Amino acid sequence: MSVRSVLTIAGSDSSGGAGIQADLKTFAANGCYGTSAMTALTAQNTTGVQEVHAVPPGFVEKQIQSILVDIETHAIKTGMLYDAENVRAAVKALSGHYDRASMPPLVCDPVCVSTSGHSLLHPDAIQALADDLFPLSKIITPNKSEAELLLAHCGMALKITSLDDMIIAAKNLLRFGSQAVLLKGGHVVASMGDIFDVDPKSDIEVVSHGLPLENMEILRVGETENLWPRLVVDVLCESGTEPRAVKTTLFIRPFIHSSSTHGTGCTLSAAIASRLACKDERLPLPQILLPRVRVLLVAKSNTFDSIGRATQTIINVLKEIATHKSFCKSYGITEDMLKRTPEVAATSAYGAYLIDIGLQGDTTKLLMALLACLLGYGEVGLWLKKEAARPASWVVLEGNPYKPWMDDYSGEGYQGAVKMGLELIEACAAADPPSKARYKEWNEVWQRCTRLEKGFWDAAMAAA
Ligand SMILES: Cc1ncc(COP(=O)(O)O)c(N)n1
Repeated sequence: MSVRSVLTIAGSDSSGGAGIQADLKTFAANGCYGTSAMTALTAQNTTGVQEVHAVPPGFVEKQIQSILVDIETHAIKTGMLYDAENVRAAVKALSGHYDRASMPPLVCDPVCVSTSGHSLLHPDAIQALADDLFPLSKIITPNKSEAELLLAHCGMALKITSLDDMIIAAKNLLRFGSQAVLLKGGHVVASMGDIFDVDPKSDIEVVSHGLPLENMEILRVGETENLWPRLVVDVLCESGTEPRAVKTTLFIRPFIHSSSTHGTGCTLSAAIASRLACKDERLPLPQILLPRVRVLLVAKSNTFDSIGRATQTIINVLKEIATHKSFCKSYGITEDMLKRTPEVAATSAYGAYLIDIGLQGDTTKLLMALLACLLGYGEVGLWLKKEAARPASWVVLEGNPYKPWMDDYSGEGYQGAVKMGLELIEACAAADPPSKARYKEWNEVWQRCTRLEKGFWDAAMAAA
């Protein structure tokens, strides 16, 4: 996958903890390339905002245009927009470049007031946010005071003091037209008692980070019923396909007492934008990994002949992936489902080991690691073919959905590749006969890969 780009349209924080600076660091930490359009300069530090210098709206628009015409952008986040004119300039630049359907996911953090209490948004900008920006947004991420301000703007006077209030507020904020609302906790005191009070029939899902949901009793800090530790609960409301269907998820975590909260909101929304930028594009490891490991093999080759052979194996793997996708399709598994399926731990372990061996430098060792897979499939293919040929065999080929799979691995093409792999490793070993110690190393790689390969097959069996 090419590096994913994320654009932040936000203010600069001279102290580096919030705003554009926090966003760019968060994009980088999430493996994304960050671009930025600045809406305002702030002179601020962790104690407060000393001065704000707005960027002219025409220049906000220009910065966004310059980025979008040149750099493919996979997600966008907005932070401090400062005033109505800058909100409109951002919307104009985005709508001028994308139509509704082609716009990458937009995360809108409606920054209104800094943690230190300084206003970062002119009051007249709220109307522009609500009218022009929220409807374009995949998600808006207000905190308690921003949510109260936004709701007051549409005539709903709600002081958010409990988890119930948060859920009501988040649902109502969906009225502004974003696809989802994440109302951030932290400022609202909540505890496990509140989570227990959630009606199990209410369709509200609870997702816990680092808390054993099934064994909450161990968290109780005192004998009395209500002595639970404080929690942070973030409330996510997503509008459904049906007009009235709203999905609500509560993300719960233990509260961390800290004064280092400057920029936490910017960081969270930038992290969400980064993950959205990568969503659906990160192929499951096995699909992407084999070609990548084999590219390492090409890189280690030092003759035209060996470069050609290693390149051919990449083409073979790509063909194999295409065949597997079409098998999956015939079993009713779409490409989209494949992309969304998280890899099992056995696959991650195998993949990480292959990449590691590939980076270590020894071509024969890498070949050895790859052969465990190549030969394993070849052996299984031949074995199943032999079993199927026996009278009244347990392997019935007729009508078997895996017949094309078995034919493939026992067939001439794949068996030819197995033969080539074996010849290649023999040739490598003959050209550079290993010392006893090196031979032992190869042997260990082979055994380890075989074990990892078995783990990978067992994981499939366990899921079946
Ligand atoms: C430029 C800029 N953007 C956003 C924030 C909000 O961050 P926080 O609420 O953590 O002060 C900030 N202080 N400065």
